[in-house]
Amino acid sequence: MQLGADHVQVRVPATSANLGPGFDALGIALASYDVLDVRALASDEVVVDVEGEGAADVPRDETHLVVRALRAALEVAGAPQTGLHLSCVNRIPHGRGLGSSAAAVVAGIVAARALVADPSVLDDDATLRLASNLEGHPDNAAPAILGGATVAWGAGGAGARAVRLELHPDLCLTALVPSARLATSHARGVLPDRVPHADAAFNAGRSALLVEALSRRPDLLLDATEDRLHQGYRSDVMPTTYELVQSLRAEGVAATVSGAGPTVLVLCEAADADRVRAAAGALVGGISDWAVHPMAVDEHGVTARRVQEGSSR
Ligand SMILES: Nc1ncnc2c1ncn2[C@@H]1O[C@H](COP(=O)(O)OP(=O)(O)O)[C@@H](O)[C@H]1O
Ligand SMILES: N[C@@H](CCOP(=O)(O)O)C(=O)O
Repeated sequence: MQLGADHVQVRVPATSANLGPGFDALGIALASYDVLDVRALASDEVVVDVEGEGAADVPRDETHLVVRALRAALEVAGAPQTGLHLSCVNRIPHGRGLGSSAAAVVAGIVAARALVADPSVLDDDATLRLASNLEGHPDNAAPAILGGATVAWGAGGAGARAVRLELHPDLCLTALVPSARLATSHARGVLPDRVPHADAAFNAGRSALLVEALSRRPDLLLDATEDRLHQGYRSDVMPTTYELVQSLRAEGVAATVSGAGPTVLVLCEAADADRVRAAAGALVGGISDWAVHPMAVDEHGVTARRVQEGSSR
């Protein structure tokens, strides 16, 4: 297969995974975006420009995560590899539990989809399969692709699959974001290989309840976001995060660790948002280097468009 375009732009949302009990399964897309401009070059050169998050530390060569995902997707599509000029404007913070790596992977795959002549070979199902393989878990990639809230699951040899959930219109989200990073690989490394059956049963019930709470019964969010499978085990590698979650929950606020942390995601009903954000602000105000960000849900997921030469960038 040949390329069908040589210049595309991609916008991809941040995501918050797990949402408490839904470890490696539930996730939600947030209206904060990385934007990428991708040009196929006639030479085999790779040029990477980065503005914003990660500008000081991401690589500028073939090892850049977007380039790696884009190359993997061109291979899946049977399209030729090409030189690349990538210009990234990054707003999703790295290593905070807001899905920056999944966003980079999804953006790379969707850039390839927009570049190739037949995008159907990289449809949303194929994009999710490839992104989940590259990430190692599907719960960030699914909402980054589909938008809204999603349930993702591994379907054996068929790879990852996902469905979107209906979201109650009164759902309000707030992120408490620290300046310190924690690599997801590190936070996954502290999880045990085995958990008590009672804890697995507890999380199964809460995850099922959370689907109902997110869709129809936001009054149940506090009970529905309880977790026994990952947050406690990770408390030593993110003590401030864990304390914030515990303090907020003690005040009746549905706080969870966002993804693998260290960001805290708070879910509430619109009518309770002022109280919840005041409580979060009061707690975070006493700690340096944390910020409170009201977040909207992204409903669209990743978007891409081919750029006609001569049109504005
Ligand atoms: N836009 C990006 N461009 C290049 N690399 C990225 C980008 N976003 C994330 N990464 C890579 O992923 C790492 C963060 O991934 P991870 O530890 O999974 O945290 P997060 O919770 O932010 O996904 C960064 O340190 C960087 O290596
Ligand atoms: N289920 C994963 C989610 C990781 O999300 P991230 O945004 O921290 O990459 C986990 O909890 O490890």
